Amino acid sequence: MKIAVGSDHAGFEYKKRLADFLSQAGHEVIDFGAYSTDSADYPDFAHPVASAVETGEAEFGVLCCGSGQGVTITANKHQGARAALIWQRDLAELARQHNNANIICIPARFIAYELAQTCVETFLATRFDGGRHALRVAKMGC
Ligand SMILES: O=C(CO)[C@H](O)[C@H](O)[C@H](O)COP(=O)(O)O
Repeated sequence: MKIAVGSDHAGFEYKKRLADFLSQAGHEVIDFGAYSTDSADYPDFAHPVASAVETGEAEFGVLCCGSGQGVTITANKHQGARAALIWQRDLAELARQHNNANIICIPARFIAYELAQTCVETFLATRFDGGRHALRVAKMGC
């Protein structure tokens, strides 16, 4: 799959490790930065990732920042983006099954890297359930 990734400085290390993990798993990773731990503004990276998902350049997005909040709020400004803030495996599963989320947002300062990787793996491996959830997602208007 084509996966767009991005982070600010606070999410940089997790984003880098996740990008390496996803590449090794055979995905095509498009890295929109940041490229260091120098202080940076999360919208500068969340907007390009959400745009890539919006246009179809990428099937899914992975965003990391300190709390996960800034990248989630920013990404959801884009039509076609359904960004979900995830800090547990079950939430990753539900975000796909019930909400057809297409961008996973990780709070890098609040969960261990191993859990972040499990959440991303689960998110990418889980399908949308459709059915009653399809009407609800349609009503979101995105
Ligand atoms: O989006 C955020 C907050 O809403 C993220 O947690 C940022 O990574 C955080 O604000 C960065 O904080 P810093 O003090 O500039 O490192």
